[in-house]
Amino acid sequence: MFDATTSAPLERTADDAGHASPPRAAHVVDAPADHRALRFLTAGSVDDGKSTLIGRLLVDSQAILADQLDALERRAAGAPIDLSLLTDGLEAEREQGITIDVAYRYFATRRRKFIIADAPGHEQYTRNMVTAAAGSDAAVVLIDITKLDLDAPRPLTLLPQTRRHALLAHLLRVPSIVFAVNKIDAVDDAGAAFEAVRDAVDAFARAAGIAIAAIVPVSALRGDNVTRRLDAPWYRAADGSAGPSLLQVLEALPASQERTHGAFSLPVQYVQRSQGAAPAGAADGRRTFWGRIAHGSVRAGDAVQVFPSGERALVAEVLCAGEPVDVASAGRSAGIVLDRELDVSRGDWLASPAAERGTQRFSATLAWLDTEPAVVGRKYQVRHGNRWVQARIASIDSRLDIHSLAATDAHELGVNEIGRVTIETQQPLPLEPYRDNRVGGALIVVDPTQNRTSGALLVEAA
Ligand SMILES: Nc1nc2c(ncn2[C@@H]2O[C@H](COP(=O)(O)OP(=O)(O)OP(=O)(O)O)[C@@H](O)[C@H]2O)c(=O)[nH]1
Repeated sequence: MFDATTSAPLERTADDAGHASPPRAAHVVDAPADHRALRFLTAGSVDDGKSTLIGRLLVDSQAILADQLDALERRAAGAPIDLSLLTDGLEAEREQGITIDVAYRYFATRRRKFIIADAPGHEQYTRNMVTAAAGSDAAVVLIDITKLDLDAPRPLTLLPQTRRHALLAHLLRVPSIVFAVNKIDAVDDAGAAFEAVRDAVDAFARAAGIAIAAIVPVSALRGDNVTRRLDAPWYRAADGSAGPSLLQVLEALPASQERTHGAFSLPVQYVQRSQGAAPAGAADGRRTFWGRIAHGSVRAGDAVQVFPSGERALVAEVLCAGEPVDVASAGRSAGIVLDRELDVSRGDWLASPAAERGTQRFSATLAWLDTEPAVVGRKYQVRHGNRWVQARIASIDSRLDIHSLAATDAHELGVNEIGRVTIETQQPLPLEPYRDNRVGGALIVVDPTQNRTSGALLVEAA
């Protein structure tokens, strides 16, 4: 039933090396600044109502989606329309991620476009959540009100999974965290129950240093307060009017802008050799270096430096979706043509010139996702941007106790545990603190013996 709104993968072709070529240019329209799409993920334990909530959002906005489709069809003037183009860049983002188990769904209201990163699968849920969170503007953490002991002394204790998901979203620096208190139709006194949960969320968030964007009561099943406002005396805005629906909250959240300022960096995903005429000032035998911009912006004339070679060049041309553009910023997939022939391959970085030569030892927050615990001395493969290197855990410095929120001593990290570690890599990497750069500061850890994702590293200090 919801298939029509699931974004199809971008149409891609493979080059000689088997790497995908960039999305086609047709129909890509940048939304005005205040209409940028909001990317969000939903987090919750099994049966909290995640699927029902996403279905509700999609179904209740169908009419509007249909309007949008009409408009797109008119613009395409008879040619088939390609909905996936509305989610430009997601494929590349998915490749940056740790699993491909995250499906992106698209819907729109009159006020905004939305992209939901839907991470199905119970056992791998936390793992998928880490993937989804990396590129998200917001997280909706679901709380099943029927699972809480509403008769317990106040403040209520939130379930460990709720605390973990909220902490992960916070550590992953998802800019806005919304708590959706679901199944309010299934409790006797919804007002009192919601108030108790709201106080518990407030107390937990304050202790954990988590900024709350909103706490919203919903019934995903009945549709109460998802898109349709709930007119209840116990849920009021400051001016006394009915409190906002979840959709109204999402419509008003800021899309992140943080990464478009500051130094430029782009992990090269593949190198394309083109036949066309080179732009003025470009090197002969023109090559285009494609990737998703991790940080900052780039325009023709900018100086860039290649990591690891350290060689420098000027940008001759910037391409987006196959077309030359004046400037491209973080979050977009872009192709860079340089003014001279340099040795650049997949896994390298193009970045604003800097003196740094990379790091081989760094401290990081490690979210461990594997049933085999993380232990000191073991060798793993880590992926940073599009580069794989061998790494070992030099030390496990502490573990975060999700109940007391204190850092405790630890010698290993078990599944779903979060800790502070020191990592050593075999080759230098151009690392940045995750708080400054969500791509340049994140690494995926893979257990080479099992070839599975074992954890995610967020660089604290390089
Ligand atoms: N009473 C009530 N039941 C709900 C509500 N939302 C979801 N449910 C029920 O809760 C159960 C789980 O809902 P799902 O949407 O499948 O939950 P989920 O978190 O997506 O779970 P998985 O898909 O199994 O990960 C289903 O039986 C739903 O009908 C709600 O608002 N009120």
